[in-house]
Amino acid sequence: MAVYTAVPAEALGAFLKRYDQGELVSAKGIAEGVENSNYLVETTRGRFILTLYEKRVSAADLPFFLALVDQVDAAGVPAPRALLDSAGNAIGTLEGRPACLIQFLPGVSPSRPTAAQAAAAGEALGRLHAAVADFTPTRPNDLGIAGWRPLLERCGRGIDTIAPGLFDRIDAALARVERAWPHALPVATIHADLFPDNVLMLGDAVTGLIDFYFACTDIRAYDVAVMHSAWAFDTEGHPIDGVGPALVSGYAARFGLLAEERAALPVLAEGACIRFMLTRAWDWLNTPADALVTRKDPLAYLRRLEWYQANGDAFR
Ligand SMILES: Nc1ncnc2c1ncn2[C@@H]1O[C@H](COP(=O)(O)OP(=O)(O)O)[C@@H](O)[C@H]1O
Ligand SMILES: N[C@@H](CCOP(=O)(O)O)C(=O)O
Repeated sequence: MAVYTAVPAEALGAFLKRYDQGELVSAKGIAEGVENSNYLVETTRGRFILTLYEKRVSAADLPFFLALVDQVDAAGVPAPRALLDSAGNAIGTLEGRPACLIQFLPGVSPSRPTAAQAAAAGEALGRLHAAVADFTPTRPNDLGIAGWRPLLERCGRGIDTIAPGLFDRIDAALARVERAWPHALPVATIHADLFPDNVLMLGDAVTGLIDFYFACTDIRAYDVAVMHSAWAFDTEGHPIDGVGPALVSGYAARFGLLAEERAALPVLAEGACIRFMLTRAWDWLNTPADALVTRKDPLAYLRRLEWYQANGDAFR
């Protein structure tokens, strides 16, 4: 459960009074997610998501994320907008944290995606990229390739408590990725975390893209690689039949994929594996004991990394 900040009913009731959205009926901490505190809130007017921004999300970046979601949703790709309070503000403060009241979107995240769902999700990423092609604000990717080595160093040799020799394995993989990184590929606004748990679906239809809090300006095809690394494998790290190719085809059919982007997908995917392994490892070693959160397994990404290293021709 991702609840780092407990919100007393009285404080939530007072917070809600700033919005014209009725009276508080119920509030429940949401089990999924690891970054922010999320509550499902019911009022006499409807159902909402309350998000309190924690750890990796800087309050200074919130206007970028909220403007991006507004543009994506306005373009017809369903994304949850933050509501404005009666003073016209989208960002408030609750229990000392920046907080937003957000539209609830229907749908559930696939736990083991099918090829048809992956195709629809890849197509949705293509629609997202089309929707933000003229989005002018920029945000550097602080969890991009330039940030991976400093993060590995911050984890330090303590990372070997997760698996013996892990530091050296990541170090070697990162050196290889740094040498081969395709810096010249087109750059755009990307989601950067479009895992299955950030895509809401009903059947094979995408009903919402959520969790834009790692969105940034970086290599566009890196978004495809992040998705591939998150969608195309089961929990043991074995590829799920047909899912990876369906995802890439869905994206390419909607947005297009340059030959040089496709050729770079293996190294971009290796980079994605390093990124998620490192942030998961950091969280594994540093999550507060009293946080209601299920830490994610860093080694799930070591297995994927090894798969990409051994199957560099998988995207041809
Ligand atoms: N706008 C929304 N509509 C419906 N459910 C949502 C919405 N936002 C978040 N959720 C639910 O809350 C969970 C955690 O949200 P998420 O944004 O992924 O958390 P985190 O910011 O910690 O990564 C999601 O997996 C989803 O179940
Ligand atoms: N998707 C990342 C970390 C963020 O997870 P989320 O569930 O909070 O979106 C991972 O799986 O490591």
